[in-house]
Amino acid sequence: MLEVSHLSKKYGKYYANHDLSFRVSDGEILIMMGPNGAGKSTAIKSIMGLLRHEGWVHMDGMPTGKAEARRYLGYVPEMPALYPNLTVDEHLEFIARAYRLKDYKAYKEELLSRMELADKRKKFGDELSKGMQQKLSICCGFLPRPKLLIFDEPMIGLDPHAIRELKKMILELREEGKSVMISTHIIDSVEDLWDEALILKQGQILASVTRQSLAEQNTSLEDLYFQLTEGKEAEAEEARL
Ligand SMILES: Nc1ncnc2c1ncn2[C@@H]1O[C@H](COP(=O)(O)OP(=O)(O)OP(=O)(O)O)[C@@H](O)[C@H]1O
Repeated sequence: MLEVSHLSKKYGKYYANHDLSFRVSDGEILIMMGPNGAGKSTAIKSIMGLLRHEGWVHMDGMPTGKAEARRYLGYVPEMPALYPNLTVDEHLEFIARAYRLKDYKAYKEELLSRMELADKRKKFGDELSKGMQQKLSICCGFLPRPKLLIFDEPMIGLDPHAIRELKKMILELREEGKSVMISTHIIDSVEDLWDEALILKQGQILASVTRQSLAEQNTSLEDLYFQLTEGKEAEAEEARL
């Protein structure tokens, strides 16, 4: 389980994240939504232990900045960070060595095949199209089988086959009891995936809802999002912030 408690991150005097607290349980998919600049990527980077921040973030009780916890975490960033001089295959072998994976070859082949990269394995990082880079970045995130996998805008640039496959793969993670966190603007792309949703604006959590609580309120996530970020409630919230 991921536990985020009173997470704040300041750039100069500006709070990119202000007092965020939430959990992602085992076998749960949490989505994080919010307008541009709401603080989603900053929160993800803090959770991954990549930024200094206030508050604490624990994965199964361990601070996520510690090396022991990092091997439980996987991250598929918004911009794929690939090595131009490594091939597709070498990227995955590099991950396998870094995480000291055993018996990973069959899973590697499965991932390459599901992301339709098997015939691209000899291509170098800088020879891949944008979508292929994103697919490889996804394979790299899945390969170590992390307990928590975080995606920052994962569907952008993917073709319809890869979007469908990725959704299946995310649902499989949930079935295996893994935790998943997805940051996105495209509500449609995660509509059939999420268990819990956070709506962020100006670095703060405006709402935290479960699929069930939303169904009980008889509203959709999209309607709630616009109410909170653009409607009268948003104006009241602006005045409060
Ligand atoms: N390195 C940085 N230095 C200064 N300010 C930053 C830095 N990175 C982000 N910010 C600011 O922090 C705020 C939150 O940015 P962040 O990238 O987390 O938003 P986001 O919700 O991921 O946005 P988007 O949807 O556009 O990707 C923004 O106001 C941004 O300008």
